[in-house]
Amino acid sequence: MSDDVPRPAVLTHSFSVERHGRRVLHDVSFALPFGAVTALLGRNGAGKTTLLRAMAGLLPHRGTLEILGRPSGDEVRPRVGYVGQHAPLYRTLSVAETLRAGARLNPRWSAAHAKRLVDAAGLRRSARVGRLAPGQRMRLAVIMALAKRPDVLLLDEPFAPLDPVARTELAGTLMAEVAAEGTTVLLATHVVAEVDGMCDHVVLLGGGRVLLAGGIDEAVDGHRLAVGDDTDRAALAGADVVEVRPGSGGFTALVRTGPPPPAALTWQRPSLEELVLAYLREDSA
Ligand SMILES: Nc1ncnc2c1ncn2[C@@H]1O[C@H](COP(=O)(O)OP(=O)(O)OP(=O)(O)O)[C@@H](O)[C@H]1O
Repeated sequence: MSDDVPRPAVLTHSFSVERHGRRVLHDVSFALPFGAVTALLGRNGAGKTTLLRAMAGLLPHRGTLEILGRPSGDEVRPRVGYVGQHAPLYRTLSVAETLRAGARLNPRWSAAHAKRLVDAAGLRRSARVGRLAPGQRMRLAVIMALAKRPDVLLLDEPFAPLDPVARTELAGTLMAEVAAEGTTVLLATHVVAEVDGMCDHVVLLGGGRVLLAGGIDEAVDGHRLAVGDDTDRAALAGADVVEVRPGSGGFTALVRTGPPPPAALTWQRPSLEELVLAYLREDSA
């Protein structure tokens, strides 16, 4: 990499993972810029959890995984935070005991930061973790990860168990963290609407492969959407088509921009949701 190209916070290249002899991630390559919030999107079984767990060092992988410019391993692992889908915490401990255990086990722990976040989330310190609602447990798990002051934070569907107010609050917490600390965040989610406005990058997985990766604005700008009548279909010839969906007497087409789009059709900028859904539908088909 030349000196004038900024190094990414995370780089994967030809990254693959097998589970019980079956390859579930194939040649996954992408880069996460420093301080970016990246959405990890994909259908059920696409490989999001497997990717996050392998990046956290919980599953073996083949290929390149560089974190903070170094090969992944014991040296960089303390600088990576990971919160699994089911917010793994000791259910018999109280919130206060959980925080104390975090302080004992993590050299980079910030008690002041943990306190601020627990107060903001309205979590009672005496409450047993096992008695917390799933959404509260997830918030505590994210707080535990943030108090370790990670440079890279991997979150597996952190919004799934949260109510709408808590979702907004957690999104605000993450955005504040990124702004204040420059944390690089990769978060898996199924809800594209959550991503818009919060994430600036996207990695889209389908069947264990990368379908799309990069900046959201660049990805959206790199595509065009057209709605046409059946008689207009021939105008798509030669276009780099991602998906054509038939409608009543017509079609909706998403194409990659390249040469000027066929003039016979009227083209619009797609929304992120239209872009993501077209890639996922086409991949499933
Ligand atoms: N423990 C396991 N043993 C064998 N195969 C597994 C295991 N865990 C996951 N897989 C397989 O790996 C593939 C990817 O699964 P993964 O859980 O990573 O997908 P996902 O995108 O996180 O799905 P979801 O959105 O439903 O959480 C699936 O085909 C799944 O069956």
